[in-house]
Amino acid sequence: MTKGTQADVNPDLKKERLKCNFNIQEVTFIIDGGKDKTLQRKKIEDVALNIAASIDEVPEECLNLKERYDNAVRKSCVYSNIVKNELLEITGLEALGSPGLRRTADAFFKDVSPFMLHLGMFVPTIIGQCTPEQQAHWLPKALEMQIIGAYAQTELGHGTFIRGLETTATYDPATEEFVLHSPTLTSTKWWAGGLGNTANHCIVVAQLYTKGQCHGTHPFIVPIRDLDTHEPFPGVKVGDVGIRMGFNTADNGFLRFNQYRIPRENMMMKNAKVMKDGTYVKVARHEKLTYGTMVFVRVTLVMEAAFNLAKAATIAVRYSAVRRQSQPKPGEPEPQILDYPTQQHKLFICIATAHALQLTGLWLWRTFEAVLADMRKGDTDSLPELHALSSCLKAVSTSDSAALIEQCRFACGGHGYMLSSNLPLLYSFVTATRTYEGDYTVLLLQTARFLVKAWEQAESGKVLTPTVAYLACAAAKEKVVWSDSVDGMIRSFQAVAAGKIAACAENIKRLTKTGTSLEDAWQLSTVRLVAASEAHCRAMICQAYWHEVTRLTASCSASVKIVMEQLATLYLVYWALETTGDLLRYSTICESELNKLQLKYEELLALIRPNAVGLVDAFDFRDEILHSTLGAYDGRVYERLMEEALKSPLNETSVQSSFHKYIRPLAKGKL
Ligand SMILES: CCCCCCCC/C=C\CCCCCCCCCCCCCC(=O)SCCNC(=O)CCNC(=O)[C@H](O)C(C)(C)COP(=O)(O)OP(=O)(O)OC[C@H]1O[C@@H](n2cnc3c(N)ncnc32)[C@H](O)[C@@H]1OP(=O)(O)O
Ligand SMILES: Cc1cc2nc3c(=O)[nH]c(=O)nc-3n(C[C@H](O)[C@H](O)[C@H](O)COP(=O)(O)OP(=O)(O)OC[C@H]3O[C@@H](n4cnc5c(N)ncnc54)[C@H](O)[C@@H]3O)c2cc1C
Repeated sequence: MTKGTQADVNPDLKKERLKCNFNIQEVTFIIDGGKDKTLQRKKIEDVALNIAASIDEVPEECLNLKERYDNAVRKSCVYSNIVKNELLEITGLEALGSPGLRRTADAFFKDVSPFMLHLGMFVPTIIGQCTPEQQAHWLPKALEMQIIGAYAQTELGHGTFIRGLETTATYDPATEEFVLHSPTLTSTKWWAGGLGNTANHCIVVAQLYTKGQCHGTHPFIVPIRDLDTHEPFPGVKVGDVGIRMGFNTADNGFLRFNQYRIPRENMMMKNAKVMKDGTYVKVARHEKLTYGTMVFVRVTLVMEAAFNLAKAATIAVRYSAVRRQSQPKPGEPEPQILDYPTQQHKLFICIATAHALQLTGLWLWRTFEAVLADMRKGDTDSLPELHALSSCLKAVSTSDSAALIEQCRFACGGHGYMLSSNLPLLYSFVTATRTYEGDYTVLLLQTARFLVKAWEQAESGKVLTPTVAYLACAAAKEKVVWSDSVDGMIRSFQAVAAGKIAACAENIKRLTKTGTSLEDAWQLSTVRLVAASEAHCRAMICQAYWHEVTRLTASCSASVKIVMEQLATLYLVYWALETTGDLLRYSTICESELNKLQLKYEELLALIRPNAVGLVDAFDFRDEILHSTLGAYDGRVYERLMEEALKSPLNETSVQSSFHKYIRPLAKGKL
């Protein structure tokens, strides 16, 4: 954070910081995943942010579309050099996935870098889908930025249904080449970040044909532009998809092929190969390993959701400590809006959710690494569980994060609507994460497939994998006894999930017994399947969050343990109150217990109140990363709003030319 001198800090924020009764740094270490991670992040920030501080002369949002893109490319090149020459020096290749790198990128770009997909998907796909020889060829070029790549899977006609993609890659043994072709308008690749004008290479997912047979979708590395002139190669038509709600500097593009040839070796051959004579050889032990990059990105998106929500919460809580409004008690000064319980209700769940998602995300990352280690030994047994886990966690975390960022904007009143608050841009960025890398509903339905199967296994007394082990107890189908202890609440959330999964399984069984096909019975049950999957995910987040808080605070100071537990309890109680209908159905909770729960929630808000600013300070965002007039460390909200307003091009002259061209002629009846 940029602390400046204490004298510059808004007096209300100063007082808030004096009230804080826990060690902020200890909480920062927990959120970052350990003291070493915090120190590494800060080192990276120190290097990168010195340069970022003076990177923009004019605010990004004041530039026109083309200028914004050019400016984003300029900054991406500066940033790439820092990554290559400085950050990789500090931490080696590990820097690429480090929170420090992710955070510092935000100091350079308010919107999105056109290189994001290069680092976010092109490089990971090379690592995950190429043979060691192919990696040795492509990876150094990509890391040195000698080539810039995009990931083009989605088409104009299909995003979700990958098996329905239309682009073809047909092997020609005579020349040992693949011929890429886009047979229809709807087969045009669409949406790939960095593709429109920036990338010279692209990972293309296409239907592989060899010896007259289709073997389904496979990834290929495709050069699309000349490295010197940057002109698209003959047979390649590429461009920008048009103006979007956000991501306008991300250069999302379209791509069409007309019988375009690439060497056989450009097929990414870790999981399947085509031999010189055209023989197709399957290498992978699991059908869906070609979907590996998507699983990887879904896993990372859970922490991405936490990160962005933490930024919004920091902005809104600091602003709410500075902002004073209304007069609930006659004759008394206007209170800080943070003192209103309704404001606390809007904001403390944002802090708690950021913690919940960050700690669950770190746990998911460790699970992902364990599954990868198993797969390196040839064991793919845990892949279905990882797919189910990452699908629902990606769906719920991105959806919650987007909704709560919007809530933070509402919590900032009119000033939250200013682009300079950074809340609108944060929202438009995060709401896209609910759609990309697998739409919310679609991914919850993927998890539901796993849950229904697990339910059937539970009913037949089979041993269940860890994340669904709770179904074994629930197979007895009795209402769970409600208790407002943490364990009691988690048990109840699991009972709700189990009850909903059981109801889905029963409904499918009932329908199929009466002659409905299994596919139709599934479709007729999808509304409840999505709800069951979400309930399962919520129970899992509650369990993982509480488990991680207990584990990570075991050796912390007492005050940190208390505040972390208060937040985690708030998260559980909040969701119990949000889902009272479900609890009434699947647990023994009654009216008086619901009243008790509401009181407990209100008590927690009051307990957290004095630590609210300390808790957001613990996210440790430097001002350069927050980019917010409302959320800066010093709380000089009104001064910053005025300073930013004066940067608007509309304030460059006191009279606009449109006055002379239109308004005056209109007033004089001469238009
Ligand atoms: C040095 C360089 C410096 C540069 C500096 C630059 C600065 C950069 C700045 C910052 C860097 C930060 C980077 C970090 C951020 C990362 C951001 C990334 C941004 C990403 C943008 C978006 C990209 C995309 O959107 S790509 C496209 C994604 N598309 C999708 O997700 C499509 C969704 N659809 C599907 O996944 C599938 O089609 C499906 C799962 C819905 C259905 O597939 P299917 O039809 O084939 O399967 P079935 O439904 O029939 O199921 C069959 C069976 O398979 C199981 N299954 C399905 N999927 C999987 C899987 N993935 N793994 C395992 N198993 C799977 C399924 O469960 C079924 O099993 P059953 O047992 O039930 O039969
Ligand atoms: C900002 C942004 C960046 C992107 N970047 C990339 C990129 O770099 N590379 C890339 O390849 N792609 C990218 N995408 C595309 C993205 O992955 C897809 O948009 C996403 O996977 C959703 O697919 P779709 O657009 O086909 O939606 P659709 O599948 O058409 O969804 C439309 C609606 O239909 C519903 N629906 C679809 N199928 C089902 C089903 N089986 N059951 C129930 N409901 C269903 C959905 O829930 C949704 O409500 C990006 C998208 C965005 C918005």
